Amino acid sequence: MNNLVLDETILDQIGDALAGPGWTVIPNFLDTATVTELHTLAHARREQFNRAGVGREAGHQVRNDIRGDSVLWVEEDDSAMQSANARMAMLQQHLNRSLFLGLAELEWHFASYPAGAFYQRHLDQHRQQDTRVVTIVQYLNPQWQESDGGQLRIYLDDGSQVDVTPYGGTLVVFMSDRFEHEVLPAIRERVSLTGWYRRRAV
Ligand SMILES: O=C(O)CCC(=O)C(=O)O
Ligand SMILES: [Fe+2]
Repeated sequence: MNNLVLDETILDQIGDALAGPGWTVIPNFLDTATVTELHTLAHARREQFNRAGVGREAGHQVRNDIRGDSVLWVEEDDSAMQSANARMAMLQQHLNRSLFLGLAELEWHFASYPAGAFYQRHLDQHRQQDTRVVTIVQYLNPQWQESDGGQLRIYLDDGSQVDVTPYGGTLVVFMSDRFEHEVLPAIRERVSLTGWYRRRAV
């Protein structure tokens, strides 16, 4: 996927899903070459990752019992992330045009969960002040097997749950304020790009 154009059908599929059930999973959203490229990039930058925390500002703390990942935020002017940033900008524009979501910006980071790490059940919006509208997760795990674990468990409105295996290239999109979810432990390192389209704070 080195050209920057996202297939209209995929854009429509994501838009329709967000307007309907509020979530979707798209296998092979990224092709193998792109998964490998981004996975290699994440590894090359591993010294720059920081342990992720919970809570905001003064309340921010690292809690292994809640989440065990390390993250590296993606900058807008990161030349190695130009295509990836362009794809996300295209999706943002599509969602604004088709659903009038008023998405003003994207914040996103690489995340690495070492073997055994997890992220307990949570909602991506922290309290009322949070402006996160849509959550996007792209998995960067070449040759992942279901038995490797690391599933994203999404708790749906009807009380059921769905487990998404983090195969390289799979995309998950959901409305940030609607679905609690958790990351189950894996038997090897699990890498992803996770982001949030935000509304401007009022
Ligand atoms: O990596 C995933 O599957 C989800 C990560 C997540 O829930 C988060 O970073 O808030
Ligand atoms: Fe989350």
